[in-house]
Amino acid sequence: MAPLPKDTLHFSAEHRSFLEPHLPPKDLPPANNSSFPFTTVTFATSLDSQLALSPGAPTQLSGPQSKAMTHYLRSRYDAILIGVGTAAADNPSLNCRIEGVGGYGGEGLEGQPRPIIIDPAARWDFTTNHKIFQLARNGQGRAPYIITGLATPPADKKAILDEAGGKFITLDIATTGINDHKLDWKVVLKALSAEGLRSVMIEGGRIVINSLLQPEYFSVITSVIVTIAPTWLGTGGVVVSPPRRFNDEGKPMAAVRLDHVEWHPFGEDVVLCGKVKL
Ligand SMILES: NC(=O)C1=CN([C@@H]2O[C@H](COP(=O)(O)OP(=O)(O)OC[C@H]3O[C@@H](n4cnc5c(N)ncnc54)[C@H](O)[C@@H]3O)[C@@H](O)[C@H]2O)C=CC1
Ligand SMILES: Nc1nc(O)c(N)c(N[C@@H]2O[C@H](COP(=O)(O)O)[C@@H](O)[C@H]2O)n1
Repeated sequence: MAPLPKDTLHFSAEHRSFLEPHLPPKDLPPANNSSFPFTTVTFATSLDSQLALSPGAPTQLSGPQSKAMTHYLRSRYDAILIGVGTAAADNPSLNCRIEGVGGYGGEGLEGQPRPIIIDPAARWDFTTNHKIFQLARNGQGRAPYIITGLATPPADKKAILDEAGGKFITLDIATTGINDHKLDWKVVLKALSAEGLRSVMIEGGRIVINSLLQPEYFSVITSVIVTIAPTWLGTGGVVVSPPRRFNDEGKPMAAVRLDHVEWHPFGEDVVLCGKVKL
């Protein structure tokens, strides 16, 4: 057997059972054009609800155990979704590095999620040297699907995607103005189902999560899994804080609350699992 890559991760069976009620069942039926995928919002946050020190500064929040947990999660989903802000800032791998998945001791690309990048105006300036394409070439990950609003995405980028086995998916989503974050998540999620993707973990960043944690999308979020790291990043970071809601009398109320909540310590971090309270 070929030696495992040096960055292979391990995650114990004992911890897997804690997560099971919050993960897609192993026998999920095939996706179809009218279904929504099993959708989990999952990210790592600081004690001051921040994802990173600044939008351009990749910030390691998860410790080794919760990082391994995130990679185990990646093995359990058909797709992993981020916004273009994260793709541009982090040059992420978006693969799964748990022992036993494809490229890490397993067959083919088994257990490798499909990366999905939300990029309405096709502004992600990638080349074949970006990690995600190197991993796809090495058989250690899948090439991305990029969701855009452009009917004709740039030909040079399309060629890179085609060669790697990825593609642009054009949807009827707003592309006007960098601050217009009105994309309809139900349209995006249905498009993933139409691609045969039965489950998706949504990792971030801030704009993705804050736009998704709004009442019109509560019914399509199946579970939430948040890693909380014991650190305050301080002012000026990338904050998760969905828009404030108001009750019938116009008084402020909580934006989102979770129920069916469970907590689990992983090393110095704690992982919170729950469902959005409808
Ligand atoms: N700690 C963690 O678990 C994670 C941290 N991050 C961090 O988050 C930061 C990036 O966050 P952001 O700058 O907020 O970028 P982002 O990843 O949320 O992408 C934002 C861009 O995606 C598109 N987009 C996303 N949602 C949209 C919507 N509802 N409607 C229309 N377009 C939409 C837009 O083009 C927007 O400019 C990075 O620093 C990254 O390291 C990202 C993921 C996970
Ligand atoms: N779970 C988690 N913990 C952190 O501390 C993080 N910074 C992130 N970030 C997310 O993971 C991506 C980078 O990891 P890979 O290169 O794909 O292994 C990054 O882009 C964020 O989506 N996550």
